[in-house]
Amino acid sequence: MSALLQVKNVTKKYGGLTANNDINFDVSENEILSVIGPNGAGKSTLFKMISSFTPTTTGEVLYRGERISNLKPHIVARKGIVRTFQETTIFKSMTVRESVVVAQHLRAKASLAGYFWGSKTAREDVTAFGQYADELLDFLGMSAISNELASNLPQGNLRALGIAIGLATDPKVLLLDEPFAGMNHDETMNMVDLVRSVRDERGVTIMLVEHDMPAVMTISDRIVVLNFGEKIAEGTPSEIQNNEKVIEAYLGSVDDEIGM
Ligand SMILES: Nc1ncnc2c1ncn2[C@@H]1O[C@H](COP(=O)(O)OP(=O)(O)OP(=O)(O)O)[C@@H](O)[C@H]1O
Repeated sequence: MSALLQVKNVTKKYGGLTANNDINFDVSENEILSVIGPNGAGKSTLFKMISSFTPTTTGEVLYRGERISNLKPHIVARKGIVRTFQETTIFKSMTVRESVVVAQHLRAKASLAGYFWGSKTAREDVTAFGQYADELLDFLGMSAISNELASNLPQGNLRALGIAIGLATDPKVLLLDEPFAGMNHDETMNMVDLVRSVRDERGVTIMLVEHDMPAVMTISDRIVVLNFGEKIAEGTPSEIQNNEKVIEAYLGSVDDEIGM
């Protein structure tokens, strides 16, 4: 497998605090790679640098060999690296289908003026967006709730909608921020299946930050472990579970929800 994303010597400093220090790893095409670590280890900061929501202090992130760090986030999203959020930025007053339609504007062919004046391209876009929203919601098993208001959805469906919105922009890499947070066991297992099918059936490479260790161990091909901004380990789930530095990092922290 070839490297799709390369994190190269990435450091992030906030004043005197080093949130990430000289981080290096590759993400292969079609891989599910999780980034774990105790609270404050630097996971979210790393995700923000990969999606260019914050610049690196030093080092760079490459996508297919091209530098993507320190570009504008929407440029990185257009290239196919798309981040979903813990607190979904879904417009709660919209229905599920409307949210997925609106999300597709990121890859619209028509100009904004075209939408305003109702150009032919804009009309074609709107029809295509609706069709693609229906296809995506069907794929995600969400057709039955397509006309529900997002504000009425339970946690599990809301997370699935976050993924649908991410997929609406046709990503090559999806960065999932705590996709299992706040879910019960059944919801978590459903989400594990859903994320796997996004990878298997739509060819999307997945990176995720997550605290739910059983879910991480189940879903990941590989895991990168951060502690105090440093990468302390990288490997398969079984390698990580048996890694002394990782065990020590978790046992030495106040984060008692490791479940390993
Ligand atoms: N914008 C910021 N300004 C200053 N310090 C920050 C900023 N963002 C993060 N930090 C600090 O950087 C360190 C890493 O934070 P980060 O949020 O990346 O950790 P995390 O591993 O995602 O934590 P958690 O699991 O609790 O979400 C922390 O010490 C945090 O306080």
